Amino acid sequence: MEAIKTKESRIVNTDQVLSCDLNNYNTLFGGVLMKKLDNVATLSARRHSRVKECVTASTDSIDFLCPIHQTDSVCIESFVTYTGKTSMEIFCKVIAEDMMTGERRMAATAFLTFVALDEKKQPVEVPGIIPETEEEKFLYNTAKERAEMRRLRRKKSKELAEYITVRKPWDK
Ligand SMILES: CCCCCCCCCCCCCCCC(=O)SCCNC(=O)CCNC(=O)[C@H](O)C(C)(C)COP(=O)(O)OP(=O)(O)OC[C@H]1O[C@@H](n2cnc3c(N)ncnc32)[C@H](O)[C@@H]1OP(=O)(O)O
Repeated sequence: MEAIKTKESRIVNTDQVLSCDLNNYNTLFGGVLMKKLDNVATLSARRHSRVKECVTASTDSIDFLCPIHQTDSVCIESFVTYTGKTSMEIFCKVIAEDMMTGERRMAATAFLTFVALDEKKQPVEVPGIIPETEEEKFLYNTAKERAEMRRLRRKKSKELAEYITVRKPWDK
């Protein structure tokens, strides 16, 4: 399978901050941003793999670096940074821009892992990636370490799931 350039999976989505999406502090509700991140990242995964369905296998931590105000625009940029056999790591950056002054701030960053599925909903192989810019190369070269951390985390999660109960709480 032929590798694909990182830029081919790049998705850029810019939105206003709607008043219905604010929290009690009048800044963008983090949950709304997380949903947007997943939507944009899904499109990057689908653009890279060109399959009908890609599922979110895991999300790393999200770092909210600064609040997003109603006077800002929110631009989410996502692209595939690294691929395994059937999985894709997607990096998202969130840039808030003050629409009055033009000041741009890095509001959040996040890594998500998607898996491409075939018609039977089984993981299917994805093309490799060709990073070109300095940023793409940096993310590509540091991805193996993040993948290993996820592998260990997944192992621990499975161990925990075997240990904890699924019994109804009142049936103890
Ligand atoms: C809280 C703050 C964070 C926020 C920061 C981002 C912000 C944004 C948040 C949006 C948060 C909403 C996100 C909901 C979005 C939906 O609603 S999507 C629906 C939710 N997702 C699902 O239902 C998926 C459920 N899981 C599954 O179906 C199966 O486990 C999977 C993912 C298809 C994997 O299938 P499997 O049979 O276990 O296959 P397996 O061969 O073991 O693994 C296949 C590949 O997946 C990889 N993989 C599997 N599990 C994992 C894992 N946990 N981690 C990494 N890689 C994995 C494997 O390493 C393997 O990779 P390759 O070596 O092939 O490259």
